[in-house]
Amino acid sequence: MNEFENLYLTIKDRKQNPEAGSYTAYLFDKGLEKILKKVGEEACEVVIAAMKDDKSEQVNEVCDLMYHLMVLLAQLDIPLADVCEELGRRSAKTHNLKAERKPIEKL
Ligand SMILES: N=c1c2ncn([C@@H]3O[C@H](COP(=O)(O)OP(=O)(O)OP(=O)(O)O)[C@@H](O)[C@H]3O)c2ncn1[C@@H]1O[C@H](COP(=O)(O)O)[C@@H](O)[C@H]1O
Repeated sequence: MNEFENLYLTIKDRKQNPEAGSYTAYLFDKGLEKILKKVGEEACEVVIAAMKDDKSEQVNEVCDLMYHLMVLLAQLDIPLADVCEELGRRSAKTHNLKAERKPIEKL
């Protein structure tokens, strides 16, 4: 299991079994509007960090955004696997298109 799957499982568990002191449980308690606000804020913070010359800050901000996006997925009851499958479909499509194009390019 990779870090994304692991984190998503923890997030889903916090939704089903809220723990006192858990920030994730706090977000689910506040609801969709709060989660959307956080996703927007964190996306802006990624943009701001990307304009600075600090890789560590950039990685930290991307992690914050990814975490909040996963909270949003859980709030919407979208399995992480659905996102992975869609990415896989896009990737397969791209590779198939490239494979189809190759013989034409060789002519
Ligand atoms: N990956 C994260 C993670 N990334 C960011 N954050 C929290 O996101 C918040 C972002 O900071 P901000 O200053 O923008 O927000 P804030 O002022 O604290 O909160 P608001 O008042 O804006 O709601 C911080 O409180 C961080 O702790 C996270 N909180 C939890 N996790 C993971 O989620 C899992 C469950 O953790 P708990 O929710 O603590 O049980 C664990 O694996 C954690 O590592």
